[in-house]
Amino acid sequence: MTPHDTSSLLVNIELSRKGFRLQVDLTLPGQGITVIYGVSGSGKTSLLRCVAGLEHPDHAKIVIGDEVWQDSGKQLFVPTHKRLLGYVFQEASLFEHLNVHDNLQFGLKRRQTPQSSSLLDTAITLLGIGHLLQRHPAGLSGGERQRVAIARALACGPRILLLDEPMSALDQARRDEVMPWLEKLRDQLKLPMLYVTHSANELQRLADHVVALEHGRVIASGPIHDVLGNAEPALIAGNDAGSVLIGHVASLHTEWQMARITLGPADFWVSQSSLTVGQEVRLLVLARDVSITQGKPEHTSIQNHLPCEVVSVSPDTQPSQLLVQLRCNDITLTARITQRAQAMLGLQPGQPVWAQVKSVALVK
Ligand SMILES: Nc1ncnc2c1ncn2[C@@H]1O[C@H](COP(=O)(O)OP(=O)(O)OP(=O)(O)O)[C@@H](O)[C@H]1O
Repeated sequence: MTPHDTSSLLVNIELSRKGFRLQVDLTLPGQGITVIYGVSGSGKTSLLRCVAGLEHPDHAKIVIGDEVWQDSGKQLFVPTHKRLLGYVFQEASLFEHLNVHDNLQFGLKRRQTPQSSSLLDTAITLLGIGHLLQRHPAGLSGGERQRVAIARALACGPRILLLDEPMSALDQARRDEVMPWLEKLRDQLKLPMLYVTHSANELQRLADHVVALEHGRVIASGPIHDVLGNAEPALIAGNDAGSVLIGHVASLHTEWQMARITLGPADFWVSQSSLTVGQEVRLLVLARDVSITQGKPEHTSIQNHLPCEVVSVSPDTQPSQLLVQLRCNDITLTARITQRAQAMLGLQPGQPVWAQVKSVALVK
């Protein structure tokens, strides 16, 4: 959708406020979703606002592909209205007196180019909102409003899309409805997106790349499958703890409605109905679905077993639980076990064990 060069993004910012300092120096991929992840107050929105030119940091260098938006060393500051970006907020700020079509057109007024109408058509198709064009915002669900807001942000042909917790105002059913559209954007657009969230599920499902912030500092940055496996302590604890793994469909078994996914050293079996052999897939293995045995599991209904080595044992958010990081070649899994199980197994770093994976979710 974009003809621009956005081979990579450089985001170098130092922003000081009373009691808060944001300090980041990042080189990010020029396409796909980079999730900015962290608890409330860690600086996620401030980072997005700096990229948009809505803040005046003490120091900043922001380069989007071949375009320098800010370089305080050279006194260069491109104002927000000249930065070709799309910004999606928590709540879609649509004009209630205009229908969807006119809301989309209004967004284009300032940035009319010869390509505008085809960009708008593409955005309408991508977000599946063609049938909503004559409706007014009051007649849309929260999820539909957000899809319109995203289409409006895309219609100007931005070099980058900034999304600030776009699903946080939606209930779970609406989030489930919007999620596939966001996955589609990620997979079809050659456009970098910075996506702010504190939701572990959105991180696991949407991120290609992760930047984890804590007190304004980057505590982890890298591809999702690296960061969710290697952060110490685990970036996500509690019920949502888990690994994201990238594999390929090795074979389909229609008699069982299952597919065998290969990840190099290991195979996983997943329930499936619409995969093709060779396809790349993203698997989410939640720590609560991984158990540990000292010998090779036999006579078990669980289909996925792999030999691993214990990397670390660390506390979880619940005092009765522990998180055990396991490695099998370059695959990292996390198992969530009870303190009582650890007292019986006495797991130590370096110890060989078997991981049993009860359930694997396909998230792509
Ligand atoms: N306009 C402002 N003036 C002064 N301080 C601010 C302003 N906006 C944010 N802050 C402070 O800067 C810090 C980072 O805020 P920021 O909104 O970037 O965090 P966040 O991670 O996006 O949080 P949330 O998830 O709650 O939106 C916080 O301590 C916040 O109180």
